[in-house]
Amino acid sequence: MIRTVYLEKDEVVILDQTRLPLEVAYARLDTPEKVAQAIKLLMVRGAPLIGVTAAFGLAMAVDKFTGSKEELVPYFKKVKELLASTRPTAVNLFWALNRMEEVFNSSLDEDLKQIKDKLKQTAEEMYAEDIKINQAIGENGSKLLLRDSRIMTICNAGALATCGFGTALGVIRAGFAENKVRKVWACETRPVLQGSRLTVWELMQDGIPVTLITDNMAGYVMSRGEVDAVIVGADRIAANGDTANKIGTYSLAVLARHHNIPFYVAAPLSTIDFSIESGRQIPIEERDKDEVRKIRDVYITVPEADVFNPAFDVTPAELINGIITEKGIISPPYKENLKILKGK
Ligand SMILES: CSC[C@H]1O[C@H](OP(=O)(O)O)[C@H](O)[C@@H]1O
Repeated sequence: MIRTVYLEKDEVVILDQTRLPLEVAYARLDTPEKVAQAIKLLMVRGAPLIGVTAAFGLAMAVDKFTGSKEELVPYFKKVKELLASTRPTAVNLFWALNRMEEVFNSSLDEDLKQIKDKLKQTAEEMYAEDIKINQAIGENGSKLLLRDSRIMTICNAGALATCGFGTALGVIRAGFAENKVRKVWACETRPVLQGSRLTVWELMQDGIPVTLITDNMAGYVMSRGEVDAVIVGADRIAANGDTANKIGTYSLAVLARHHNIPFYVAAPLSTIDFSIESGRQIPIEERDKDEVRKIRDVYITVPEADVFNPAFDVTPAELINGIITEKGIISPPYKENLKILKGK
């Protein structure tokens, strides 16, 4: 299993995903500022993984803190706010930081060492839980697959977006192990190329047949009858099932519906944000214009060209055939069924 993040002594160690697929390189981050920068630069990315990485960053910062317990309270708040300011869309980031804050607040009557140990332990628990949750998502999702399925996906919702197993790619991994996956169509996922750089690399590491296509080929491949299902990840799911995911996901959902191909979202229950009614309220991150203007620092347009660079879009619930979670597969109507499942 790929190790995407871990805490070693007083550093957060991450697999630097900006170097993949040509280099497998780890970055050692010894301050919370460096962890925040790594999340912003997508050196580490993917909704569940940035949550766990931020938790490790917070635990590391507190572990290195040398002041008094009274001084620790404002410091903890400052570091939590720094990490929360990195990316706005993935709800897992805020869920993970809030869980760390709950542990911190409930430990304040203990001594400093106990507080530090509890925070490190909580981040490690999140890491281990993520793997188990993803494996359950994989098992549940695999039940949906017919034998020899050809599955299309976008971005990377795999081991590289999580703590090692994956959500959408977790379903594909589990299905492949049961001989249910003939091939994967990986959309390259402009502009950051998570599909061509990360998903292709990750699936080839596991010997899972994968074919790379550019994003604008998706409709044609579907029209040729070569796709049996589309499975994607999620960064935030609203209470009504509207789902924010990598830019281009909404287009795949429209195309899939046009071609009567089932479209599934695979995500842990922690991705569901019951505080928002619909996808209209999901904050969509807009990223640096040069991400679109350049590839590997080479301009592919006029350097002064204006650019719109939303990192995510929102797929309306009515285009989603099912949401695959660790507790089962949720079908429409999502508003009611999501609440029932969360309550389970
Ligand atoms: C398993 S959720 C991964 C999710 O996050 C990705 O976005 P980014 O690469 O910008 O972090 C993409 O939306 C994936 O579906």
